Amino acid sequence: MSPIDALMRSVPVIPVLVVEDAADAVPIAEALVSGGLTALEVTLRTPAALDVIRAMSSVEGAVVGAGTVLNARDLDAAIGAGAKFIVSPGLTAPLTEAATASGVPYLPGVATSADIMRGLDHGLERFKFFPAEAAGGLKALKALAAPFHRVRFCPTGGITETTAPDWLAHPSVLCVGGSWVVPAGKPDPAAIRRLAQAAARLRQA
Ligand SMILES: O=C(O)C(=O)C[C@H](O)[C@H](O)COP(=O)(O)O
Repeated sequence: MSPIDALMRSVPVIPVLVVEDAADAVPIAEALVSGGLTALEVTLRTPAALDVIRAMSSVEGAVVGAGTVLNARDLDAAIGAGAKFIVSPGLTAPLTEAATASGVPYLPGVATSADIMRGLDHGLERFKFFPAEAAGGLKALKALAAPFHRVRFCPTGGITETTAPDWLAHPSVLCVGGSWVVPAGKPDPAAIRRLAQAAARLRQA
């Protein structure tokens, strides 16, 4: 199994994290891992993000990656901070070439057939489907999956605890991403652990 497949099959839900304060990193990661979610996507959307990746990487059992990686500069910074996988909202040639050269598991975002075909040209068959709900939801994913039968997805964007099971039931979906597991605001570790446990119990196809 390729490293990106192993990552995508390791958990039904990859929590998408927007952490403002690096002091919250360890309690959030501990709550997620103890709830059963081990692959953690820290978005590079806050000034604290690289410190958050470093801090979360010290939590036993956590596999910490970076999200919102937009270019090769972000990629280098994320890998330098210890990111073990890379997620991007889109797919560009420069980022894809840099990510492939780095060897780090890489999940670029696609929303159209043309995006997927550019990914295939680079030898990729695993993608984030983003923004999943806004780009047409499960109906759109089913239509895209038909001509690209070897491709597998991690739909992300607008997915909730309630809708995740429908996505996960589709054979082209290995996992989903979502921010619902860690609500915005001051983190409540007990609540995060409960949300993580519920997410970790969801069935993967
Ligand atoms: O930051 C990135 O790299 C993104 O591509 C966006 C996130 O994956 C989505 O914003 C998560 O979506 P929600 O679960 O609806 O909050």
